[in-house]
Amino acid sequence: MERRKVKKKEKVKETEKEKIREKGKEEKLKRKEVEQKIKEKEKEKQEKQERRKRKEKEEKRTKQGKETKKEKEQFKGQEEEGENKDSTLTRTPLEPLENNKQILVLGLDGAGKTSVLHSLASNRVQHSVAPTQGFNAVCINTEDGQMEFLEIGGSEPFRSYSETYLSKGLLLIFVVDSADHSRLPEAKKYLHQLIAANPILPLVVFANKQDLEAAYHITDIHEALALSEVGNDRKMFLFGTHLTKNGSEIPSTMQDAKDLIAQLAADVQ
Ligand SMILES: Nc1nc2c(ncn2[C@@H]2O[C@H](COP(=O)(O)OP(=O)(O)OP(=O)(O)O)[C@@H](O)[C@H]2O)c(=O)[nH]1
Ligand SMILES: [Mg+2]
Repeated sequence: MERRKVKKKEKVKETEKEKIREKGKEEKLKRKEVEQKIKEKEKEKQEKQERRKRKEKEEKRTKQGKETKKEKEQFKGQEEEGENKDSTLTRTPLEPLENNKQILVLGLDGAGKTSVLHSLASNRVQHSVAPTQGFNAVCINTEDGQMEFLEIGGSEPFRSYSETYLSKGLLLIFVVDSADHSRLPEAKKYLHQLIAANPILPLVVFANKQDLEAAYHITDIHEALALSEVGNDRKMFLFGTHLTKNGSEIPSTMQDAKDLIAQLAADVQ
């Protein structure tokens, strides 16, 4: 009787042990499954990260490509100016200098912007021999320091850059070919677009090429460009200018204009 009881007890123990072993196996399996799932998730996460990195790299490359193209276009302009030996004082800035606000020199192509700028820089008449392909930056020394001028080529593709620079400009110099009657309406339209984009920027207009027989007098230029509509809140000046023989001293009106620009720039800064 006793022995049967002991045997029964042992059997129960054995069954319990087996159950525990089974349970252990099940838990081991479950653990493995969980571990497997964690591994899979980590793999997925890594793949996602790699995909993101690849995408970021690609975007960076595309952006750099675009910028390089833009820079190349600008530098192409600079090189062409250089080839024409007109670039001793020129640079091609991608951004305005941080502490030096720029004096913008704008106007239609062929108006004489580069010629005026280089002549103002050297005080000698210096005719430009090639259109500006992009930007042309010129530093001019004055008694009180330096003025940084930025010409933007007047050809159609470059004009669109002007508005970006207007907000950072110190003054606006607008050069117009006084003898090019047929393009005066276009010049007027461009000028009024520019001044509409910045309502306070002081304006200096150069009615250039006054030496040409066909040139309009400054009073006619005033009318043709509708300068009376420029507004009372803005300082506005109009000079009749001309550049004749290369190497000769700049005319007194150009010198006066230079002094006034230096004064205006000092007042605004
Ligand atoms: N007769 C005469 N010709 C001038 C005068 N100023 C400039 N020119 C000539 O006009 C032409 C165009 O001059 P640029 O200085 O290149 O004109 P720009 O406004 O810089 O033109 P883009 O760079 O194309 O916007 C050149 O052949 C100059 O020699 C001037 O006062 N009188
Ligand atoms: Mg030019």
